[in-house]
Amino acid sequence: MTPAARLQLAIELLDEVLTAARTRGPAADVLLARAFAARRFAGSKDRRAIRGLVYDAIRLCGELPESGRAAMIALAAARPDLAALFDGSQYGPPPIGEAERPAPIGVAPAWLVQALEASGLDSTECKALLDRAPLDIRVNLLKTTVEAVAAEIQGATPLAFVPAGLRLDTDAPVEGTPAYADGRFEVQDGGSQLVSHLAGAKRGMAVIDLCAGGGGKTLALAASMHGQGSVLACDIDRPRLSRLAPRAARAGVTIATTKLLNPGQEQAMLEDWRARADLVVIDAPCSGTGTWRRNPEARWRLTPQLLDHYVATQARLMEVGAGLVRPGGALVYITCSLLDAEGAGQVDRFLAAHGEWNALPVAAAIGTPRGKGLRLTPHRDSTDGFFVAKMVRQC
Ligand SMILES: C[S@@+](CC[C@H](N)C(=O)[O-])C[C@H]1O[C@@H](n2cnc3c(N)ncnc32)[C@H](O)[C@@H]1O
Repeated sequence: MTPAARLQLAIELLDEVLTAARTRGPAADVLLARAFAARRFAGSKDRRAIRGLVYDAIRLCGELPESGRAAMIALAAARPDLAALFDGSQYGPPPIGEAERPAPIGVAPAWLVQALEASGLDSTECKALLDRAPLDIRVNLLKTTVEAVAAEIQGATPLAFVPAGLRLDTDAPVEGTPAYADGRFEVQDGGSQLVSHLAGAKRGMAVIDLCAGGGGKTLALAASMHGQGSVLACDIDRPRLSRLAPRAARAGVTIATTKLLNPGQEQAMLEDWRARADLVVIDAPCSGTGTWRRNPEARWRLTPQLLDHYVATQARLMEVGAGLVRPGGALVYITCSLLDAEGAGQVDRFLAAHGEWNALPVAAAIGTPRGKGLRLTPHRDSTDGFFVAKMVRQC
């Protein structure tokens, strides 16, 4: 494909991404994968270039742009090489008209920027939410050592703040490597590894991972437990939860079982576990403001109503999770959001309503205290954004 043809296709795909964001359709990476599968004429270099253009334009526009072309014109404003490709050539985009306006650039929709600032993030922190994320892996200590995997993967540097993390100097997919096929590592952001580690799961514990999704943290918890004890991985999303069993098999994790929950019936469906777990981890559904580096279009999909819905669900899941913890046991609350309403605020509200619970200090080599918990941010900590708090039940 010519550079101009790549640009035109990027504009068309961006239009699909915008429509999906408006209509709650598929995520950008799903749309791109589908689009490339249907356009075999786009080779791997074309795909890489087009993907780069689409994501650069998504990152640049804080508000949902009116069209893919307006977003790409905004990107071209700072890139003369790109502007020159609006040349009207065959398969390329028509020249930019005098009346055409670029989409406004910015970090996020205004209401969200305000909410982030009110949660203590300055403009540098906010901008860094849209940086490119590094590729981190968690070495599976159930099967191997950090040194062995580091020796096998070129350009892997240990992450000092977690026991089994490596940062790779590439963003090339690593899922095709023999070490991955053997379950010797998982792809997992360093921040996600750290909050899993801070949960403090130990050998022999009975642990409930209440919002396990595809099991990223379940597997990390099982590794912390040296494969001894039990982890009950719950979720309401069947397709996500079904990804856990094959991952666990590959990782040699034998202590995890899954339980599919019905929304609103979590408490009744977990009645057998009432006041029995040593540790309940709630990696709660949230706005994902801390993961915009990987899903920058997520900021166009969030609305104040959706945020309220997340906040209400988180509060309800904390009640459900707390009921499962034995006296003396712990509740760990995690979100990949940097909004206080979903982090420090939730914990304050919970503790104010439950005198029998206390917050424990959460200390790590990175992160900043926030309320009764710890916050990780892309700018300060070079991880995805997270909030984590640990609470212990006195009686
Ligand atoms: C942040 S994601 C979990 C990610 C996962 N722990 C990991 O490390 O890969 C939040 C999860 O909460 C789940 N969820 C949403 N509502 C829930 C509910 N009422 N009960 C249990 N899980 C719920 C979602 O389906 C989603 O998988």
